[in-house]
Amino acid sequence: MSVSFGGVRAVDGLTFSVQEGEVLSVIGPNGAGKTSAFNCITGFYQPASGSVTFNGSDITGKRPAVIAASGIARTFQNLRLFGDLTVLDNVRAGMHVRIKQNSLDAMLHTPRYWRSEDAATDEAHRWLDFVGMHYDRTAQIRNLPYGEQRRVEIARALAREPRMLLLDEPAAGLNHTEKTQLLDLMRRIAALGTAVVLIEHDMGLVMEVSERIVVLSYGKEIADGPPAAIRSNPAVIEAYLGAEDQEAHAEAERIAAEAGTDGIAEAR
Ligand SMILES: Nc1ncnc2c1ncn2[C@@H]1O[C@H](COP(=O)(O)OP(=O)(O)OP(=O)(O)O)[C@@H](O)[C@H]1O
Repeated sequence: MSVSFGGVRAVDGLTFSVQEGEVLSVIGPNGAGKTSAFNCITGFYQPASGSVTFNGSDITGKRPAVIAASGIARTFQNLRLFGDLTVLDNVRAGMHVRIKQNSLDAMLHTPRYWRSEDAATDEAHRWLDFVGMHYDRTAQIRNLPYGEQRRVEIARALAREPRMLLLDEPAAGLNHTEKTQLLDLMRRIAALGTAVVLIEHDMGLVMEVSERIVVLSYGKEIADGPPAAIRSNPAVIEAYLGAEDQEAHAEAERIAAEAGTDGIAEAR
């Protein structure tokens, strides 16, 4: 796919596929086009060219709600939770695209309505257990520590029972322990048979959890392969070194250090 904003080619010929139960990461320096690619897959942007096929169907250009209902869930770089709602209600909100209630039952609050509400609450608790969220679940989400809010966002996405989950920088702002728990969580999500596609700047996490990594630089795909091949790929290190921000340089050092090669010197 390709994505353009005016004259800027944010994504320029990206191709990848991901299988059930696989963890695939999309990495690249800031502005490389990673989030734009996610936005195209989930229907928030229209690709300038190319297509997205999911589970055998062409979903290119479909509305976000239609794509979500087809089995793709995502989290956002900046959390998009309902701050005034409780933890439980945030997760239940994720389920309502799946659970169809009869509007008459809902209006009259019939026994059938309460049974389905109780089932949704039980399920929300199960997903919160799954992501390891053990705070007060009746608290307003805005009063929770940041790391816990991130867990709830993932629980809400999982409550849709997606076949593919897109995570946009889920480790941002997390401490070391929380990152370790996130790593374990992503593996458990993949073990459910869900395809996990991850955008992440934490190279340690990316190298550890991914079966495959796609690298973008200025919108172009410059590499696609298993972590070992990506670590020792001079073009990848060069892309990070070529970026203007210091953070990207630190990431280049990290990739090279993990590879145990002299990749940085080679790229320079
Ligand atoms: N809505 C938009 N309108 C115009 N330009 C945009 C828009 N969204 C992204 N861009 C531009 O497209 C390019 C790719 O941005 P994108 O956010 O996809 O990169 P990214 O790899 O996700 O970056 P980061 O790691 O910083 O999140 C950048 O040049 C950005 O300025």
